[in-house]
Amino acid sequence: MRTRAYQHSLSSSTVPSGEPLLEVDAVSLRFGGVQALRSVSFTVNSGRIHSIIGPNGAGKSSLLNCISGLYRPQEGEVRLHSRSAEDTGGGADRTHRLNSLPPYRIARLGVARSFQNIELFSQLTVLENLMLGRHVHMRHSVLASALWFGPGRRQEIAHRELVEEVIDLLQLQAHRKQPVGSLAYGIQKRVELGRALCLQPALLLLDEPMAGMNAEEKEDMARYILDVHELAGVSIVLIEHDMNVVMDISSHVSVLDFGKLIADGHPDEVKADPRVIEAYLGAEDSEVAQP
Ligand SMILES: Nc1ncnc2c1ncn2[C@@H]1O[C@H](COP(=O)(O)OP(=O)(O)OP(=O)(O)O)[C@@H](O)[C@H]1O
Repeated sequence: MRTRAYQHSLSSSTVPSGEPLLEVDAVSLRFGGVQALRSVSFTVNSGRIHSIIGPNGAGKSSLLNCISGLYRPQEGEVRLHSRSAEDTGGGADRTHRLNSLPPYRIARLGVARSFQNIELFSQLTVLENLMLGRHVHMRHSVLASALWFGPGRRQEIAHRELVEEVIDLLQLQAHRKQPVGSLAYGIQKRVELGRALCLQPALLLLDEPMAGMNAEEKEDMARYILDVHELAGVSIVLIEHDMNVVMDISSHVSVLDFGKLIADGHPDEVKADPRVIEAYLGAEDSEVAQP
């Protein structure tokens, strides 16, 4: 049960809903002889769940890595948009060229991500892992926080308030003090989602958040992703293999095949696209995707 009125905005995007937030523009990426991405272009609009699908090895994780700065594309540009406070009425936006920035600068701009494999500190509690998710926003030293005086103390209290809101949104109250390593897999994935959310993202990148889950855990996770989107207003780029989940919760779907974008649009258009059916869904699986 959710118990609190939320005081903090968990989304830091200043771009009005429906306007371009992220542009992937003619991005190409090679690893030696392997062409992972071939001039991929699409736009993620603010306030959307934008899914990227495609067969194994299609380039989905590589694309996410180009957005978060782990990989540098050889060609093309990735642009993130924001508005300054006085511009939110519709003025000129600010454009950040992510492909020329290191990962920590991209994180500071509000691009948060979760990984395919759980990347949490298993000995630390849920609360401690989530507090670590606040690190990019911490201005005072760990020493000042640890000694619990002055600005360090005030900072800790403010961060703790936000973390408690994330705990409430993702219904992690019962696990707050438990070491992450002792929790069921589905709950650990939820903590990972929480840690990315603690960054107050402008854009949340989720790399197969439901991988390895049973049907019930998947349904729960889909619900939490929808809550993050609908209640907290966070824009999401989602990589997911489960077609039913993707078609149910996405506002927009981009399809990759052998590093090439072969379809891009509303889920209904995409699942009816013959190139998608041929390349990805296959004749028999396409029945699954029908409404
Ligand atoms: N660091 C790397 N070094 C060399 N090749 C890589 C590297 N990362 C990805 N690749 C190659 O790039 C191609 C795309 O891989 P990528 O992991 O992006 O695909 P994917 O769509 O995410 O696949 P999956 O659904 O299996 O996770 C593959 O041929 C892969 O082997």
